[in-house]
Amino acid sequence: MPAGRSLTIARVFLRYRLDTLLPSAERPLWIRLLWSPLRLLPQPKLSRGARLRRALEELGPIFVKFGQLLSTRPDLLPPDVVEELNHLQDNVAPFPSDQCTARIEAALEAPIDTLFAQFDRTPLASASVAQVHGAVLPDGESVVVKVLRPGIDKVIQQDLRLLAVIARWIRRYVPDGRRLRPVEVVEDYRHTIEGELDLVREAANATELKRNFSGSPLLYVPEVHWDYTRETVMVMERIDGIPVTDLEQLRAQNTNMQLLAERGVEIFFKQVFEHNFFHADMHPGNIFVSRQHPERPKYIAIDTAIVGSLSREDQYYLARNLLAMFRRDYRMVAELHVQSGWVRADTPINTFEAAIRAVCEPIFEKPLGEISFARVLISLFQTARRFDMAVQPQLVLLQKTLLNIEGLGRQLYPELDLWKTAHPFLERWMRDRIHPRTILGEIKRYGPEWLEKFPQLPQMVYSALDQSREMAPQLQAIGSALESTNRRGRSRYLRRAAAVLLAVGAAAVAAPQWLAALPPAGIAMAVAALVLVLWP
Ligand SMILES: Nc1ncnc2c1ncn2[C@@H]1O[C@H](COP(=O)(O)OP(=O)(O)OP(=O)(O)O)[C@@H](O)[C@H]1O
Repeated sequence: MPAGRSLTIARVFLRYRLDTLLPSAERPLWIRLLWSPLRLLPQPKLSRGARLRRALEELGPIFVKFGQLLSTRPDLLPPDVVEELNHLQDNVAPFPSDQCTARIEAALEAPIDTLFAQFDRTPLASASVAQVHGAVLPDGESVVVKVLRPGIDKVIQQDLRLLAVIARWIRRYVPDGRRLRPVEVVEDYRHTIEGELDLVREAANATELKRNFSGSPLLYVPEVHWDYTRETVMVMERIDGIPVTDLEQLRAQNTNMQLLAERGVEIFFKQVFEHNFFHADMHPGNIFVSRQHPERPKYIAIDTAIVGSLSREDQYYLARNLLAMFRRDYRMVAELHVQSGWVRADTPINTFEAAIRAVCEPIFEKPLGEISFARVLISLFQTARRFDMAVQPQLVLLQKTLLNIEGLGRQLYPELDLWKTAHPFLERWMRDRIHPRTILGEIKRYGPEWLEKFPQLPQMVYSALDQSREMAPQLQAIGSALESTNRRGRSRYLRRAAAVLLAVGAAAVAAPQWLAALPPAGIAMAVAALVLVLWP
């Protein structure tokens, strides 16, 4: 770990007393001793969330972006901290225009004057990873040029290494640190930010999203100019939309706000279930509304660096889970989690079902229009994590996107009832899955592969049978080994039980008053505990 950077982090950590943010349940003695002098340090008069926000801002853009990602994880952090992280400012000074043009010329191998009829040296926007300039192509088309910051990949790799070390420390040395899943969160961040370092990938995502919505009244995606696109430079059509957060402008042109909010939800479900390809960075800065047809408003999406998709099984289980949840069929929800493999097969269904009910019932007490859909999903995953559900990156992305969409929708139209839009969509999707047309589509899609494999089928069956015959002795050996382990295990338990009973007996003989002082209920409980501990 680079020493200078580590010292900076330590200084900021101490200045904002971030030690007080870590869960303070039983810390090992040596950590308590080591940290005790920290109590002498003054604590800034700021809330815990504000201290974390200031510290991240001081540590620079990569940490700011990390904080922004944390703000989309209300399943891990308390609400006051999430609220404060929502205000993180990604204010980064633009890099000099000479450097910018040099980078464009190097990537596109031509002088800037021949590439563009006009190039605005002052950027339209400047963020931590890239900056965006306006330009005009030789044929007169208005475009924007996105350029990666020079040397940004090195900075990111260095800061990612630091974050990974900090995450491992938290997991190892902070009690309850495991629950925060720091290592997974940093891995998630690595995935996100690395996706932003290759503009060809971003351009490919934009092209796919555009194809998926071609001819649709719901969403427009600007056209990529592939001739002008490389890993560090990307050129695309310039759009002229209203930022979705500019409610005043939207109202001024009489936008149908209810339809706009509902269309946001529709776009989300279409992407997740129909296209299986969703824009996963739907923060308001990346969404605009077309100025045309405000009575039938259409979205415009930019910044397609981060996208997500689900496996066919995940799609299916997610749809069924949502339907079962809103039907309050918690048994089904619990069973679906096991069937999908999200939680282990030996999860006690009854206990799991009761836990889900305890979390969901208070939420469903409210009228449907007031229920936060994203919250329901987050609470569900939170509960499932208590039952050892591993973090599924694709579901985390989905949960974050849904949170953004819902937040945005409610800002546009506070009475938005997400379920009203989502429910028919999911029901239709479930029905369509078994529709002959869909099955025919599947056959068409995978048919050639099956036909290809078909002549090998008899040989495959024969090999499988042959292999199982060859493996018979090994399987038998494993069986007997298990049997003898069981026997050994049983005798070990019996020996342990005898030792404990002997010890208790000896204590009773040596100090009978001790035994007499125990109330009968206490004795019964001790015996029950003993049985439980010793039960093989
Ligand atoms: N096609 C476009 N037409 C018009 N303006 C654009 C276009 N693409 C980007 N911009 C402007 O540039 C800003 C930054 O673009 P973009 O979000 O793609 O960059 P970024 O570096 O990924 O930013 P961030 O990381 O903050 O999301 C946008 O908010 C928008 O104002």
